[in-house]
Amino acid sequence: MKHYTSIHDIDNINSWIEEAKALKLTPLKHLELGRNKTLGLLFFNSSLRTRLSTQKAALNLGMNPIVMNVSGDAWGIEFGDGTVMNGNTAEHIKEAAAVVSQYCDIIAVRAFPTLTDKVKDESEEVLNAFKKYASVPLVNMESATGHPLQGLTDAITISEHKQKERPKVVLSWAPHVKALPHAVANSFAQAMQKMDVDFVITNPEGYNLSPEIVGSTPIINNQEEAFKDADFIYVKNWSSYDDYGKVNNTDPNWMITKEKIGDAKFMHCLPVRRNVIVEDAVLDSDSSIVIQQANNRTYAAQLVLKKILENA
Ligand SMILES: CCC[C@H](NC(C)=O)C(=O)O
Ligand SMILES: NC(=O)OP(=O)(O)O
Repeated sequence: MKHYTSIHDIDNINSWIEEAKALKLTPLKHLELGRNKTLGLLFFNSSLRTRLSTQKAALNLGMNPIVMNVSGDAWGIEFGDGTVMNGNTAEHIKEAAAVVSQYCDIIAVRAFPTLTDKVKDESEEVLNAFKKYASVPLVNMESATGHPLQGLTDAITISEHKQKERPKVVLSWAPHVKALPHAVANSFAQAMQKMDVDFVITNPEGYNLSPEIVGSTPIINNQEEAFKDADFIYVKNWSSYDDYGKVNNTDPNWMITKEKIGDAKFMHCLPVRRNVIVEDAVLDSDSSIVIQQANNRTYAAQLVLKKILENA
């Protein structure tokens, strides 16, 4: 594996999950693999978990992580071909990606969507520009349409916590105060579609994810019906896909409550807005496995970096 930019880069999710569990048991076993190798982490957007867990994953492999907040600290980057750069951009991605490749053995990038230009977002302009102009492997730390480190993490977590061979997993939309990306929900759905689980999605009318993501997964617009016999309830807000990037629904009745969760385990990628997405009573109970889920971010990233280093 050269790059890890999509859940589709996972050839066998069950073997990846077992490899990640093994890494979790002995995280420092491969310290020599990454010695004297540099991981460059480039953030065009905010992050807590991805920023810290991916650095920790690199350190566990003996790598040297270096981090930059591109939007705040670097020059404005131009992504257009043939652009006369007499505006606000000072450096072209052709130079920026090539230069970072001189300093790093692997580059990891976070770049959220515009949520105003569907064509641009679905072209994965930033991620694919790095893929094209960088000369080293690339890792997606959440792009316009996917968050594959999160999706792998979620698969590991469900495998660890399932109480039956084929659990029922529900991806539920919940309300939010601003427009959020589809990336986390997209990668979670793709990961679940690779696993042996009974997977359903529940969201209000007008909030279906892209048909390319949903595929044959059932969509149930009645949340209560979807939650029946659920073993895992994975909650995430996303803005409308059909009315791209819009917030047309903030119905608080979709918020997750203790009454709704039943015997299911509550999952969320975090950060989460308490008492908007989910009530305190759920997060503060044994129903929630969000901290264990966040811990697994390190081992998902470590497995990805290990596979790239072994392929180098
Ligand atoms: C990991 C989640 C990152 C981002 N969340 C926010 C709040 O912007 C999102 O919803 O994609
Ligand atoms: N879940 C996740 O990616 O968290 P951060 O945005 O804090 O990195």
